[in-house]
Amino acid sequence: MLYSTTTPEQKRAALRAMLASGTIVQFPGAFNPLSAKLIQEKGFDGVYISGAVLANDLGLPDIGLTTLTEVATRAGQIARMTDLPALVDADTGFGEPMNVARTVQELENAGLAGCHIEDQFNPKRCGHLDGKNVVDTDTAAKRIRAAADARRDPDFLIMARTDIRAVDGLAAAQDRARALVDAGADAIFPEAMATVAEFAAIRDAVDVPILANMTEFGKSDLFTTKQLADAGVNMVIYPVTLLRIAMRAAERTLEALKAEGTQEAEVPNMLTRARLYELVDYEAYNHFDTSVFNFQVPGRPAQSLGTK
Ligand SMILES: C[C@](O)(C(=O)O)[C@H](CC(=O)O)C(=O)O
Ligand SMILES: [Mg+2]
Repeated sequence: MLYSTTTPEQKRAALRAMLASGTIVQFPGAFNPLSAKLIQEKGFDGVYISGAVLANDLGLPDIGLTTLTEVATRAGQIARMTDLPALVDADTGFGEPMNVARTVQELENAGLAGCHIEDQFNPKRCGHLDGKNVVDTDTAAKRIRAAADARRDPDFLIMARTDIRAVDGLAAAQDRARALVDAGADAIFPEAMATVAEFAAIRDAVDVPILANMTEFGKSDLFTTKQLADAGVNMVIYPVTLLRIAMRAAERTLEALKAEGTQEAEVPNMLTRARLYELVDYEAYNHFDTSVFNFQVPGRPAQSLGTK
């Protein structure tokens, strides 16, 4: 009921423990707070909050148009609805090292368990597109150093993302990953790896946990958790998966509604009223006030959600 009672500190400690466990963890991307509840219910380890989804949700492309305030606010709304740790995409950190420091403190305040900061030039773009540019190693390291120094909770995870693989190749990605760990990164996100062997090469280069981005329609095939675990990957994200599937379902339903004049054919594909109420824990609110939970679903007894 209401928000998670697990504190941000507990979630950060849990994230640290799962990354140290040696078992690969899966973080699907939540496109809103309700989907974060679904991710938890289905037994996942954590919630990812994608910069691309945040931007696309606002109708914008993922090119660094969103602001720190927008990202911290939305990420906080998502993080507070789940007991799971949430990792947020902080793009390039929203500015110079001083801005990166403020970003980290705002994300801590918003209850996140960690964030990743990338080494792209501004304006940044999706890591799986061509034509990316990265900053030099010194500039990238300063961003990470500023982030690591700014956190007040030592368990807040600073993950460094490097996009250099697509620009200068795998050896450069290994060097960059080492430099970012030296600058204080707790974990590495090597973006746009082409093969499982490339993840293994990053694993060989650093001792910290590494993340695999299993985004669809990108540069990487969709490797299984088993394949990734065998390559030494610790965490996998599926950043845009739920948004893509939900938006495709919305598109299909609008097409049907337009063509047939009714949504009837799509009703079996919908989350039922009862299931939706279950997800928002409607019944529990009765604890405060019985009059809140006195509705009746037609054909069912009062105060019963039934199964439909
Ligand atoms: C992980 C990512 O940074 C995101 O914002 O979710 C994107 C995902 C995508 O665009 O598919 C990325 O740059 O890979
Ligand atoms: Mg992103």
